[in-house]
Amino acid sequence: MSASSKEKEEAKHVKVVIRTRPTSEFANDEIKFDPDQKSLHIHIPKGSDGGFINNQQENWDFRFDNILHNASQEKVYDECGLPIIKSVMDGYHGITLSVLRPSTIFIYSTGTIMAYGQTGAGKTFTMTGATENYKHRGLIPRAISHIFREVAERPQMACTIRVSYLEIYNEQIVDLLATLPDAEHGIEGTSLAVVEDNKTGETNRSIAEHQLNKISTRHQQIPHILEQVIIALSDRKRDHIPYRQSKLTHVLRDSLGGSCNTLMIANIWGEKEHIEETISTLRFATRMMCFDAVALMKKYEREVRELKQELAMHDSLANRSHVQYESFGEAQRGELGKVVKAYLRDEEAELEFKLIYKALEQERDDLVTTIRKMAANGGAGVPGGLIGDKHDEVRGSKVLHEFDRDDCVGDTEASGFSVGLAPGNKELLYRSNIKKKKGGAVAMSRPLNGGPYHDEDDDFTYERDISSRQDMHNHLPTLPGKRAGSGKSTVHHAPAHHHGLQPISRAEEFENFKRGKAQKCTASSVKTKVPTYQYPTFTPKTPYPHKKKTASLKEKKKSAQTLAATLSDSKTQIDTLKSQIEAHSDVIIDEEEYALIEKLKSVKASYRENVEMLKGVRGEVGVRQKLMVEFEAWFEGNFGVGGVGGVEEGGGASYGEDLMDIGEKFDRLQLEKMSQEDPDSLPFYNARKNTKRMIRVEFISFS
Ligand SMILES: Nc1ncnc2c1ncn2[C@@H]1O[C@H](COP(=O)(O)OP(=O)(O)OP(=O)(O)O)[C@@H](O)[C@H]1O
Repeated sequence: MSASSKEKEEAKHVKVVIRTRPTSEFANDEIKFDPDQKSLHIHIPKGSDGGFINNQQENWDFRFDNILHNASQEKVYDECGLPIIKSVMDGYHGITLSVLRPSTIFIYSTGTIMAYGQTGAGKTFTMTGATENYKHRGLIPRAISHIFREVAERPQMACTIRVSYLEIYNEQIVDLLATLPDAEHGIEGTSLAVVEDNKTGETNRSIAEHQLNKISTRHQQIPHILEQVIIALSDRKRDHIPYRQSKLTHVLRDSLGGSCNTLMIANIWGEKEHIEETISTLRFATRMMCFDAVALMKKYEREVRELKQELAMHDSLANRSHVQYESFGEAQRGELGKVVKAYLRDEEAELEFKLIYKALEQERDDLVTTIRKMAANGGAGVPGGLIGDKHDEVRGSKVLHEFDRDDCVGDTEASGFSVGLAPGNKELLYRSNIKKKKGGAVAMSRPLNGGPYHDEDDDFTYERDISSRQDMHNHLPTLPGKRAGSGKSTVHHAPAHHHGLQPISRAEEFENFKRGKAQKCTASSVKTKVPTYQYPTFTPKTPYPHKKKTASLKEKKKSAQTLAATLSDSKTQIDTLKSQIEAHSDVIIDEEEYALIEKLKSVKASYRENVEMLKGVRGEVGVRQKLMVEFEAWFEGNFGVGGVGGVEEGGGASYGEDLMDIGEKFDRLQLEKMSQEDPDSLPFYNARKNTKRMIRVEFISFS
């Protein structure tokens, strides 16, 4: 091994040097040194001293990098201080921080010497020395003068030398170089706190807190915490190193886990009465030596390599060749960062909401189109979006408020009115299909404005001139009054039709409508193109298959509202948890923070689940509502409002009662009544109703 590689090999671990305090009472019988200055042996015969320490063990053998027995201060510096300072000055353990020009390289170089041992063993003497005699100066003054000598010998280098002198006592760091006198306490020195500065990586981590001075540590402060750090560093299975548990280990973080230009001087007081402490110090020093950062790093690298091979094999067996395990590049890290940030900001969930919102906007636009069609069909007009109060006047007609009348519900006979208005002197064309069902049942739609009726398979066309609204009213079909066996009052409005035929109910019309696709059609004989609709011929197998579904629609509306409320609660919970987690600024996640993170995960999961459910429910509600509105448009356009709802069939609930909530039912009754008593206000009323319907759809969607 070359000198240089030997030097590097030796630099891998924390070096440990034993220094004995000179004493005339040295335990020569118990402590023996090998001539190589590296090994020492301790022998304590059993029972000779009451069996202290360990009455089973008699012999202890130790081996270190160096043993300095009765060594002078000069020798200690030459063998301990000088190599460290030299390597720092040579930049051997340096880290290049930045290169400004090819000729200028900034180097951050570190070296650490620490003293460890029982009280009075000579730590201060080793580090600082005795002030009364220059010859007895310690490592620190010698190192400082060495550094300045080295700098003077390297004129090509620009060196910045910073000195800090700290003492850690009772978990307080004291700046021993602080010169500001403390007026209150009359002492010098400033107490410091350790802070981390990840940006610069420099070791200057101290900030002033308050002033306090401690000149010397006269009490033994065995750093148990330091021991834990060393044990953790030596244990290759340990992930977490408890540096932060004490200020000492925090300050020494780089020295213990870094490039290991670190030397520990273990001071022992070799008198018989201190032999217990001596053995303890030597044990700890041995453990310190076992820590080998480079070997540890190599072991981890080997493990990572092996795991990667194993994964690659697994992936190829599972046909997953695209998986990447190498470190991400700058660009990939940037992209991933964005994804993570987006996830953390819940943009994903927001996006889902945006999609729902878009769908609902579309739905609303469709509704507006449908309403316009209603107006175009001569049905409910849209009075320029005006919504009046009870006494508002719109287009010369008194606007009726829902509560204007107190006789809204009742049995009203044969005086109905349809707002199926057509322009004067225009013709309406109604085209209907009447199909005979097998077995004689008839599924039918029918002409509304009069005209021939026949129950044959052929289509027929009915035409009639309508010159006035009243004329049209006079030709509206008759709707049935109270049906036998229904047990309920029903309102019907259209005058009895001269053909004497019973029109099919609204509920049946709806059933037929929803089962077929409404399509625009015009007949060849149409003089003016007024759109009307034709639904495909269909005979329901069961008389009222819509009942079950309408109940389901109500439930879905309700569950959509419940889900929306739950989501709102979850969002609040997520925000609260996030701010609680952010309040934990520690790098290490404690139990409380971990629990919060877990909770956040689960709330987010249920949030997403509910968003999905809400999308589904709203989709179904939207489809049903859209269908209803389209049917309304179709029905009112063709049959007029006078034919609307409240018609029971076979004792079953009517379309209106099944599909509508209480408010809608009330609207329906109001409309029916108005159509009889104040037909002029119907266009306004219809427009208002439809506007309210749209608002309701939006409310359900976004609440
Ligand atoms: N190698 C030595 N040569 C001469 N005197 C020494 C040596 N080591 C220690 N001493 C003397 O022993 C006494 C105690 O030493 P020192 O103060 O350095 O111990 P310490 O380990 O720093 O103790 P504490 O932890 O209590 O501060 C001092 O008077 C010191 O001068």
